[in-house]
Amino acid sequence: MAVSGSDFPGSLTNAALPPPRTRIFKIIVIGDSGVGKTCLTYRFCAGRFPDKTEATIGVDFRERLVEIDGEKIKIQLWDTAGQERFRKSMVQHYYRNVHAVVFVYDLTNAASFRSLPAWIEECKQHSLGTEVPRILVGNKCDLQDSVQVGTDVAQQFADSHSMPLFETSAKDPNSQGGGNHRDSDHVEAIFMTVAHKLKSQKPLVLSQPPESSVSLSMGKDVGGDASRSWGCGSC
Ligand SMILES: Nc1nc2c(ncn2[C@@H]2O[C@H](COP(=O)(O)OP(=O)(O)OP(=O)(O)O)[C@@H](O)[C@H]2O)c(=O)[nH]1
Repeated sequence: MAVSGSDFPGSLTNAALPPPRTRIFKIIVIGDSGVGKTCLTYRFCAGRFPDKTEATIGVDFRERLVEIDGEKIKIQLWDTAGQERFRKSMVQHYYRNVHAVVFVYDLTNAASFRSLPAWIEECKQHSLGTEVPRILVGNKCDLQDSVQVGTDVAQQFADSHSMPLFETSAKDPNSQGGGNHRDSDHVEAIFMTVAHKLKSQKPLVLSQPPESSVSLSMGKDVGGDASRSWGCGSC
């Protein structure tokens, strides 16, 4: 006798199948203190410039669900502390299972640009080499009168490290930088570009709580449902 799906409780009808799991792309955002990492990640996840920010302690974690080619994907942005004293106890944790790296400098602050090789080196030391998609973001291009890092020199640096360059502003994401990527909303385009690239590579990591094995305590938050903030308990 044939057994239909509905007659047989153990069978896998469509209704019985678990809902498809959402893939998560973990993207870490690194660079000197004050370059605007918090503002960029907040802009992408909460859709606006934060009213105020404080120095990140440990790492702040924000995420946003997007749909790419019909698939729902969670983009998880790890906004890392730029200040060394707020980083050291957390560094090993946020370099784990990273899918992409966004290096940020402040194009009104030449020192933040000169620090980039050290940030790239830190990634290398945590086994994140050129096989992991990386992009370079020059932030604060709304402050045109204060620019210290020209597009040419930034582009040369990006080319020499095989990274695309974006110049943008977390404050006014429609302002046009001199970089080679122009869009009506740069911040949106930057993170969506990374997500498209990752989707085309089909990484295998599936939905899971962020670093659930790591003991983290709630820290400061700049607000918004899309934003969660974590600091190291010992900081
Ligand atoms: N004009 C302008 N100011 C910005 C922009 N992005 C950030 N800022 C300002 O720069 C300062 C530092 O921004 P944050 O986002 O906190 O910098 P951060 O890189 O997260 O700093 P740490 O947490 O210390 O690593 C704040 O006063 C922001 O308001 C921007 O695009 N344009």
